[in-house]
Amino acid sequence: MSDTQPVGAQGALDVRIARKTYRSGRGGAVEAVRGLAFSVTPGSFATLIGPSGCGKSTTLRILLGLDDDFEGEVRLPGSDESVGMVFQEPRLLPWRTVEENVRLALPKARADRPLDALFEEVGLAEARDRYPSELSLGMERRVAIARALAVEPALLVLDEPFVSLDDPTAARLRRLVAEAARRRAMTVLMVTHNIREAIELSDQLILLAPRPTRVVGEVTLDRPREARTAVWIEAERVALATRFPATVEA
Ligand SMILES: Nc1ncnc2c1ncn2[C@@H]1O[C@H](COP(=O)(O)OP(=O)(O)OP(=O)(O)O)[C@@H](O)[C@H]1O
Repeated sequence: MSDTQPVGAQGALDVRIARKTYRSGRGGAVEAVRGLAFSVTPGSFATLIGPSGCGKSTTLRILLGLDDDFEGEVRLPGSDESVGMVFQEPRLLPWRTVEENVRLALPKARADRPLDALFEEVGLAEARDRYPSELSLGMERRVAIARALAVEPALLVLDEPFVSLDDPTAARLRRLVAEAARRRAMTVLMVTHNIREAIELSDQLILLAPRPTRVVGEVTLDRPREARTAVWIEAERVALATRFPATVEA
């Protein structure tokens, strides 16, 4: 029972969406989700993988509380306020500096808290006073990651956080996120189309069916991250494509 948990204790992320239907203006309906259920162990890194248009964004919107028109129940690891979100696009305010963009995410009572260690961690110590127009794409993503971590989230949600970056930049940011997750007790839920990056980063893979989406399989990866070589990742990918052909491209 949540009211017997000590303050700050984390529960599992628990998502049960019996049904989510979009209604169109002319009485038509699109069933986006039917019978989707999964749990993520506190402190672990889980990734949702599914074909294009299956209902991943819909699921994220529901668990972030942006859509309450669904049948089902969602339990977050902490309070509703302790969620950090990294979107596909960094969504920075162009007229605010890097530091101001990050501080905007903080609750009023903690708006002045020191962020030196965080800016150091994400590699932005020298860029705090710059404006978004003065940043590379990779640095903009670092700001978005810092903004999500600044609230010290119990749950970090990552929606395709490394798309449209060049390979070396994406690889550096994946290492940054993996390291940030390792240092914290937070639970991470990522959505990605990139099966290799999912295998590289995750403790738990949650594979989704085409629309209306539901979970078709879950895979636990317990190999230490530093031992996840390109060869091993590719072998895992091929095995998953064989087991889940509707979800993972061959
Ligand atoms: N507001 C809406 N009204 C009607 N249908 C919608 C609405 N939003 C999404 N849909 C439909 O619901 C289904 C799931 O959409 P959703 O965006 O959740 O998929 P997704 O898995 O995130 O897609 P992608 O991988 O392309 O980002 C799609 O068929 C989509 O067209």
